[in-house]
Amino acid sequence: MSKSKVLLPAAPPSTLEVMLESLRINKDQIKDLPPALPQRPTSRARLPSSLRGRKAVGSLLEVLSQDKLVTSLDTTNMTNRINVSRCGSEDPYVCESSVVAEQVNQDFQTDIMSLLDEGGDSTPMTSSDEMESAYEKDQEDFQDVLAFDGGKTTSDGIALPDQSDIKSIDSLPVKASFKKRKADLFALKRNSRVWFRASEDNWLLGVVQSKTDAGFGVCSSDGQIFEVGSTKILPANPEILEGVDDLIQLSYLNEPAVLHNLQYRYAQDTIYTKAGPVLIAINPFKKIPIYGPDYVQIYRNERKSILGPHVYMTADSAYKAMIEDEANQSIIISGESGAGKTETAKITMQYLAALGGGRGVENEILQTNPILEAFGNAKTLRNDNSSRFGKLIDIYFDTAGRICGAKIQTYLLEKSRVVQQAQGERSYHVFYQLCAGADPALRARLNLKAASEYRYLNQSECLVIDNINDAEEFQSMLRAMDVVQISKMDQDNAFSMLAAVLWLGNVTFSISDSENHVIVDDNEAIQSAAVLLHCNVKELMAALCTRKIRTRHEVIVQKLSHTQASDSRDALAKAIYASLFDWLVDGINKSLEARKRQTGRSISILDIYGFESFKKNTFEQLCINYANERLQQHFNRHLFKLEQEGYTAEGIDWTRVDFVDNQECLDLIEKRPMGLISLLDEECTFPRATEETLSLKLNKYLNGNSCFKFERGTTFRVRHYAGEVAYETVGIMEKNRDLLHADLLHLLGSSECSLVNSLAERVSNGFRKVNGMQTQKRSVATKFKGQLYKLMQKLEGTSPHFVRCIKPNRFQHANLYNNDLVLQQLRCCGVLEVVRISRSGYPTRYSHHQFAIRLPYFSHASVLWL
Ligand SMILES: Nc1ncnc2c1ncn2[C@@H]1O[C@H](COP(=O)(O)OP(=O)(O)OP(=O)(O)O)[C@@H](O)[C@H]1O
Repeated sequence: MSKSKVLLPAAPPSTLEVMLESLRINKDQIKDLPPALPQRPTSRARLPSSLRGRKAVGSLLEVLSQDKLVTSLDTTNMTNRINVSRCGSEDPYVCESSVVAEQVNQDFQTDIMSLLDEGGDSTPMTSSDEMESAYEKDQEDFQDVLAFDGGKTTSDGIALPDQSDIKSIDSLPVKASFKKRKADLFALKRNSRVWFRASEDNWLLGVVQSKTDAGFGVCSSDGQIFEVGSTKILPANPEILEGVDDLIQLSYLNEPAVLHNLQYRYAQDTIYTKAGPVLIAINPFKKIPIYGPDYVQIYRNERKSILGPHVYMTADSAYKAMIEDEANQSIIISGESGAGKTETAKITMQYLAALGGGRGVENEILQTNPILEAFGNAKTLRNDNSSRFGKLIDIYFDTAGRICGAKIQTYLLEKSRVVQQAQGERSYHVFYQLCAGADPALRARLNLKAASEYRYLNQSECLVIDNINDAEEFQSMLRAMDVVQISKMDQDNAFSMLAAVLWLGNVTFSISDSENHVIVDDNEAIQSAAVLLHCNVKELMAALCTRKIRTRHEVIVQKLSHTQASDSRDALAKAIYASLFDWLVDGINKSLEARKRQTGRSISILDIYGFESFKKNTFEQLCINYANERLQQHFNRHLFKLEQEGYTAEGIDWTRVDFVDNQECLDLIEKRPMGLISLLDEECTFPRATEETLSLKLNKYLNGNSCFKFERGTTFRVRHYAGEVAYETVGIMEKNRDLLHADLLHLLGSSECSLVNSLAERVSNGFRKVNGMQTQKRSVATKFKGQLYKLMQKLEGTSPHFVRCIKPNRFQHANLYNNDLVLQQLRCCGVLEVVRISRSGYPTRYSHHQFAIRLPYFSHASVLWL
């Protein structure tokens, strides 16, 4: 057959072109095009998930999987909203032929029609005067319906935040939401599926049998008939939407529907669900076979729609966005203690290592985990492997997208745990690992005993963790140290420091005079500590039980009481451990940075301690919850403020979705000069200040603040975004000052061991001398505040990807899902509001310039209005 050109008649305009033309006419009438959307990061994380998983768009997905162009139209605002997104790996910006475009158009048209048929959020809203006037009253009714339960304390003594203090979107004064709900109820007919509240905190699924003035007759799934008032009923989603992989797809986005969807998936070990741009990860507390090389292949090869949401998908989006948009990315993992943040961070790192590996440094990065977990994690009542520090790891990539280095930044290690733990909790894993796993030579050199012989480890009566072999963990940690190139000498020195801390804990004192002054008991503990610290035992004894005060003319030696001496021993142990931790992180960073070649491209993974609320909360909880407030602010800013401001700036018809802004709580904590931290710092400068004077001061200056409540004695309450927490002022000033007496610092500085010297230098860097006395340059809280500011600045320079980890129960049990607990976590982080915004907002955005470059097809004369 001879090859000859066949001239085809001009193709009739496609349905899409017809539609675009009608839009163009409308636009021309408006004359002015809306200003370009602010340059916002565009990444695959923002692909229209509403299109991804829906059955109605099967043919569309087929086209997507062939790396073709796809155009979608949002139904809520059809006249002025065209969303164009792309999918595929090779060169997805180019539309191969008009045939393909036509195919896409047809599929796309089908999709629009199905969306319109389905109703979704575009259900017409009822707006009768009667309903408007009943608004105020019904707001109260709805608040009742949605307040699932009040504040509680769990059997393990953990105080749950009072639910009445956590606003849900449904209890917010959002008229549109209220009207929508009214319309939904109005639309309920016989045989409609509904959720009804059978008892205080129990929502059941049923079918409407009858509708009366008083409410509804509902038949539950077991055949019982209930009379249900209209305030206790909510529409349920059709069965076809059971277990959707993005909450955005739910027609009805009420709390029982969301909870049911998550529970339905969880029961099938499907732990990941999208909530618009946020990935929800429910901790399975068991191994699920959804990780590893095979799964990495699936997710990296764009076949992820087969398997649905996964943290691999989030990591993949971040990686591809980094390459394609040439923008740094961040993956921000948040959630309560025990929700699975650290595991999620590790899984993310593993995926990135698989994707960007090849140079070997990725293995080093992964091996930092066992080391940091050994030194920075501990068993708590909530989590057997709780991170007691915050961590940001920046993974650097070269121009070819391969990992070329990393940097770890840590935040506020919980020092107090070294010397004291609550009953049933442990100190840092590394102590138990060392005691269980050291070989005989090391054991002899450190004069090491069993963990049960050390007061710092045995006081909480918890030496082992179920199913964890500390000796084996120690061997893994040693291997990791080798991989990360921590020299044998440094390893040995580090173990000496650990043993020194343990022996310090066994140092005891005896009363030496009638004024209750003490001397150090000369025994194995003090001798071993002195040997391990390479310092003179007499000097160590003197530094622990006396204090030298230097005046202009003389040096006065003051003897210490038992409490003072014990405090100074504990302060020394804490200072050694904390600076050892920092030294270790610096060492790791040096090793990882050696391979770093500056490309400027990175993905940062943030795994920071989750919100904490216990029966007794003190300085550590205040700092941890403050960090979470900052992160929540970042979340709010990106997913609510910027999102909605963008629409407003564009002049787009937009019904504002309210969210709980936590700015007031942040102001309460960090504002100068009358914030909590400033007042605490000021009180810490008064030598005679006590817990009572601090409480009085806080009460005096903060009592007018709606986020603050003075309780009684030494307790105050702060209303956080995640609930109210009662803090004790007991011990808070010492922790904030975090002083180490100059004599002890001097002693460490005079050690013959270079590591001890360098630890002393680290500690003394945080101090300055005022009138011969060592005082902190900045208090711990102020230093932490500065670190958080820097962190936020850094995150602002990245495109964020949010992962919300959810704890399904408080017992670390597999297959146990507590609706209340999940709801509380979803509510406090504003997940439902995010879904609402995402559902009614743009899934993807380009500037007109980007649009024209990426989608040349639309630059065609027929769509020149673009
Ligand atoms: N994806 C997962 N698969 C299997 N088990 C998991 C997963 N995620 C978490 N877990 C289990 O839950 C435990 C707690 O998780 P993790 O330590 O990551 O919580 P966390 O949110 O980091 O807590 P903390 O704030 O106390 O550090 C893990 O030790 C592990 O047993």
